[in-house]
Amino acid sequence: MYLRACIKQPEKREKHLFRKEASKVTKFVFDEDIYKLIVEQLDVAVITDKNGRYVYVTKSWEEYYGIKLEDIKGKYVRDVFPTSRIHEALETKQSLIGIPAPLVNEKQEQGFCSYIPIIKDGEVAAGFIHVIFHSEKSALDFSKRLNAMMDELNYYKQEVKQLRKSKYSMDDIIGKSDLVLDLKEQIQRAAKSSSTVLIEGETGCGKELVAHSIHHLSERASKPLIKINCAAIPSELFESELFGYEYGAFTGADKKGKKGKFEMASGGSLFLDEINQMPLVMQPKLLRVLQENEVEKIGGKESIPINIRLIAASNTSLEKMISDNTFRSDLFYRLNVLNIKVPALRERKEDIPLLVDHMIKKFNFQLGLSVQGIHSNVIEKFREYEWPGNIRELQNVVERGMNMALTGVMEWKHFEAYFENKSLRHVERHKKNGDLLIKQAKKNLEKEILLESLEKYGSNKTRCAKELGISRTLLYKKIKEYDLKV
Ligand SMILES: Nc1ncnc2c1ncn2[C@@H]1O[C@H](COP(=O)(O)OP(=O)(O)OP(=O)(O)O)[C@@H](O)[C@H]1O
Repeated sequence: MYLRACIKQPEKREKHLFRKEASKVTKFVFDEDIYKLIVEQLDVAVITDKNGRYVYVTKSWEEYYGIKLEDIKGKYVRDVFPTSRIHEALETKQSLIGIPAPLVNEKQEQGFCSYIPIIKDGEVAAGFIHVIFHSEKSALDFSKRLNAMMDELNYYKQEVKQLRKSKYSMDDIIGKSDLVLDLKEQIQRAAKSSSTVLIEGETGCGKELVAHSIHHLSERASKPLIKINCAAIPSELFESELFGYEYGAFTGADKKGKKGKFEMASGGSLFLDEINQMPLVMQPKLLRVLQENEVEKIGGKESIPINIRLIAASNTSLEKMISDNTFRSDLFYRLNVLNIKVPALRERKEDIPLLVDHMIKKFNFQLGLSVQGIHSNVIEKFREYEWPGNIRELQNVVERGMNMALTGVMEWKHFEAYFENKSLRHVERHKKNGDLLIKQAKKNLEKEILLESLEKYGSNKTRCAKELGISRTLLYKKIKEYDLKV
């Protein structure tokens, strides 16, 4: 009968259950012993009255300090431990958590206490003291564990940073100037072919970025891009680095032999950075490999066919090196099938605001900063500078400024010192060399203009002279003076 009524009226059933549960609770007597047993679970702990006098201490507390409850019950805590801060918690009604307290025990160990006021109906009813760490040693152990975890976290942060760093694509090439748009078109064209590319440009202007972009846009993108920095390899190791060696090839060689970079890049691209630093003796060896499409390991008997796309970069003019006999012309022609010239930053200063914006976002993320931007007058000053170190220099300057500003908007004061030194050096150099410097600068400019025009009009000297606004005789004189190849 009753159940049927409950199904029809669920609220009746709920009322009934609640009454049943409530009656169970009232039968359970929550006496003082049970409170004490609960407090015992907290190890070293104290209960005080609202005035900070001992009411109860746990057994662990008694053992830890060697003091019995009956000897201190009713005593003011600070009369026993003058450094205790329970009075502060009781007066302010605020908990004090994890406070170092020089608690005195036999071993003279440091304790860490929490002082908690117990509030009833808005008024302090009692106090509670909990010793969190029994000793300085346990605190130190905890802090060591925390430090070890932080080290591990930093290690993984670095790993993630490294992984993020190693992948460049064309989206990483920032800039909207005509020169950058043209550069991107050249990259796309180069990516469609498998021919060797020679990337030329001043230091720090983004040649490596271009090499990565070509590889990532090419059909070899899923295969490795192996980089060798020719300036960083000692000349005696060049051959083994490039071609590898067989088991027992020479004393000191790895027992198992070693794969060369050509083999490692198989199916992908091989990027020879700073090719201008390749030793002269190595150059014909590289040329042979490129012509025959196979490598022979040091100490090996067989030739290994190679399938790589070669990308080379140089930060000096290889043509100039040929005329100085420091680079072989045959290798140059083999490398220079496709040629990409990366513009210097001073040729595309209109990209500076975009580049700086990009760098601020990047460094905020990488260094955990919160710089909001840069003042427009700083950008104006940046435009006045010639940036011999190109984008790498700009990047370093922005990072430096961000580390000074940390937050907010970067101002000129964050960069002043860097540029002051620069301009000082500049002025001093001018003072020292005086006239000579101006004469040399004039000559350099004249030579540059002549070279450009000769490259444009080739053998047509009449057209060339007309374009330059000089006579044919003077043109021939200048060609001779500067020893220009025509
Ligand atoms: N257009 C660009 N946009 C954003 N960052 C760039 C750009 N060009 C270069 N960088 C950055 O500038 C730095 C230098 O670039 P990179 O190493 O490609 O120069 P490089 O010409 O190969 O220099 P080097 O001749 O010294 O080897 C890198 O950190 C790169 O990410």
